[in-house]
Parts: sequence; C-alpha cells; structure tokens
Amino acid sequence: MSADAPTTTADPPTPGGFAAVVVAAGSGTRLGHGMPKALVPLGGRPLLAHALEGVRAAGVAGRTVVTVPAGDTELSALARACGAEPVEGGATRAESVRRALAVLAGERPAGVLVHDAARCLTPPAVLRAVADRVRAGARAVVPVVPVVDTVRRVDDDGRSLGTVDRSALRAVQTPQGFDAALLRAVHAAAEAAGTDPAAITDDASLVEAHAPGTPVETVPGHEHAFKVTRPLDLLLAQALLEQARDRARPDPRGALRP
Ligand SMILES: Nc1ccn([C@@H]2O[C@H](COP(=O)(O)OP(=O)(O)OP(=O)(O)O)[C@@H](O)[C@H]2O)c(=O)n1
Ligand SMILES: C[C@](O)(CO)[C@H](O)COP(=O)(O)O
Repeated sequence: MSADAPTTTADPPTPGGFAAVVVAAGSGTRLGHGMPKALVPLGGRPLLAHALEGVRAAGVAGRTVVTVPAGDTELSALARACGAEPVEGGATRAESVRRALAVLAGERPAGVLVHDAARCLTPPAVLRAVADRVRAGARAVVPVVPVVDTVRRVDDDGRSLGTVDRSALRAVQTPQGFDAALLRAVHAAAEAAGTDPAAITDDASLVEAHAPGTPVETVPGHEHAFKVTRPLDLLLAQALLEQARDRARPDPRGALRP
C-alpha cells in the first residue's frame, strides 16, 4: 500500500485541523504479556484507551487512524468506540505508519501527528506543543528529553570505544508532527529506495534521509511520555496512574490532597 496517494487542493480540509496516526499494531514481545501490547490492561483499561484519551484531550486531531495487528477485532472495536478509525498495521512500525497514511490519502490536514500507543500516558500538552509548532510553520517536529545516563560506544565485541558527550544528545519521543505532504513524500521515498522498514525507528529520521535541508525541530518532551516497552515500564505507568487517581480523590476531610 503506498503512502504517496495524491492529494489535490479540491480535497476538503481535515476537520479539527490535524490528523493523528496512532500506531498500535506491535506485538509487545519485550513486555511479554502474550497479547498485543496495546491491549495490555493499565488501571483496568487497555493501553490504547489511555493513548486515545490523551489524543482526544489534546483536542487537535479531527481524524485519528489507529493501526491494529492483523486479525485483531478487539483493538479495532476499541478504536471505533473512541471515535478513531482502525486499519490493519504492517510487520514493522514504519509499514504501519504507511498503511495509516494511505487511509488519509485525499485529506489536507494542517499536519499529521504520528504517535505510539505504547506512549500511553503522554500529557496532552505535549501533543498540543508539537501541533502548535507545525501550525507555526515547522515541517517536522519531535519532542525530546535529555539523556540521563552516561553513554558509551562499544564495538561489535562489546569492547569500549569511549564515552560520548551526552550534552548534545536527546532521547526522542512521540507524537512527532509533520507537514502531511512531507511525511507522505519521505515514506514514499524510503519505500522507493528499498530501505529496510525494520531499520526505520521513527518518522523524523526519514526527513533527514529523504528531504535533506528540511529542519527537524524539537520541543520539550515529558517524562510521562515514556514508551511502555518492558515490564518495569508497565509498573511505572501503573504507579503514575494510581498517583493521579489518588490526587483526584477528595480526602475524607473534604479538602483535595496536595
Ligand atoms: N508492526 C508494528 C510495530 C510497532 N507498532 C507500534 O509502534 C509503537 C512502538 O513500537 P514498540 O513499542 O517497539 O512496540 P512493539 O513492536 O509491540 O514492541 P516489541 O518490539 O517489544 O514487540 C507501538 O505503539 C507499537 O504498537 C506498530 O504499529 N506496528
Ligand atoms: C518512535 C520511537 O518511539 C521514538 O523514540 C521509537 O523509535 C520506536 O522504537 P521501537 O524500537 O519501535 O520501540
């Protein structure tokens, strides 16, 4: 399926401005729950429900397309119940994004936000900050956070090659925001170039590879926008959710907890 379907000026503008692509077709191998990661419960609801709630709360996306694993019915039903459009994802994240972009062919959104369902607790303010930057004219925007560990390069045998200066390094989160035509074009270019989709770890890297000279801008990410990848991440997400629920619960004396 090509992400490069033509869009004409006769196509209607997307209601709500942006289109959101929420990729949720991964298997969750590293989490090890024996079910697609987006279905794994967090505080009694699947990860995908939390992610879509964040998108809805941000209030920037008129259309939301969700990639789901092949053969899935449960995540599709959940996506529909949340007002989103499910589409079968691909074998890799990049192929999933392409399939979602194909659903949006013919749309002229103000921008496209590509978001990981696995970053299910991303604050809506991060989505808005990315969208605002695209609205202000940026063509590619990524939220980033500082790298907190000392980083060391090693060779194939694990021998140390030295410490990397981390002051200029940032860890990349989602949502990543794009001019829609640019995003379609760089995915199409990667496909045409025969780039291994498994080697494409995010969408902004395609801009650097296939639209050289186009700046990729950054905005501050958030520590709550971490990706639920391994079991420890799920524990952290559960703790954050419980903390948020405790804070929202009125205490017996009638005052809100600090
Ligand atoms: N074929 C794929 C692979 C990943 N994703 C989505 O891309 C995001 C980032 O992927 P990751 O967290 O690495 O998820 P998994 O691929 O499920 O993880 P694992 O490698 O542990 O199986 C996730 O929201 C995931 O659902 C997707 O839509 N389609
Ligand atoms: C897109 C991403 O979440 C940005 O940090 C990340 O690159 C996804 O990588 P994964 O290996 O597919 O989890």
